Amino acid sequence: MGHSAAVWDCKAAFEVTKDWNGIDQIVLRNPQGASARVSLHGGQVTSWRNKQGEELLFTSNKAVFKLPKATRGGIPICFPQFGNCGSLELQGFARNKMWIVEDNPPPLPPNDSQRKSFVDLLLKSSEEDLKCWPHCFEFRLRVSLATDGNLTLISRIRNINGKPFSFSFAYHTYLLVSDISEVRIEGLETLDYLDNLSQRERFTEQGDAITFESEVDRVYLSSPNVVAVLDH
Ligand SMILES: O=P(O)(O)OC[C@H]1O[C@@H](O)[C@H](O)[C@@H](O)[C@@H]1O
Repeated sequence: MGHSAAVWDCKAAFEVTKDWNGIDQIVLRNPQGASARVSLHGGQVTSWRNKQGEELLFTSNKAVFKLPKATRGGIPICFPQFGNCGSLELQGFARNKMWIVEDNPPPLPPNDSQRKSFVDLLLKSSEEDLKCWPHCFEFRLRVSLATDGNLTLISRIRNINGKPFSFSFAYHTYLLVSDISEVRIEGLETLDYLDNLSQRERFTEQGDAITFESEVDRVYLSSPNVVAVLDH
């Protein structure tokens, strides 16, 4: 797969395989041995491995890998609703749909493809979707794996019929950690959050990094672009 030292052939680093339900998944690889796997079920990244082959994403061993159920793990795409803040099913319907690979998507800035292996996926609103959410959209997702092993997701949502609509959206990333009692999260200090374990009551985080002694289920407001998860 694309191991030439002189020329990095991103097409050679793109492989389509089937998961155990027969659903197409795309495997991206970089020359150093890092990889990522993206399922057409939900446009969901289901694996991201560093060059040592260590998995970085968690998937529950109770995960259901069958349409129309969402898979509990990897990076589910929540759209057009995040969580339960709306009338749609939890996290919206995009993660339960079949996406397609798009060969010629509208261009992105050139540095979003240089020296990266990537795949472009597309989800269009179906008749069924329009019954529960009456807005025509195209959702484009680019997943790319850089030569340094970094994984990037770029989402573009297009309103097709011009009537304004609003939506919420999230990458519901499940990170694999070695020991939750050792994990610290930095970057959310002093922010307000809604606590899902207290009927979404609003609290303010204290000045320390976040650690875990029991279940935590919170939505932080106005979170910064960079949040660090320190594991080991
Ligand atoms: O639907 P999933 O992937 O199992 O995720 C459910 C979780 O999603 C989170 O966004 C909610 O804060 C949790 O309350 C909920 O349990």
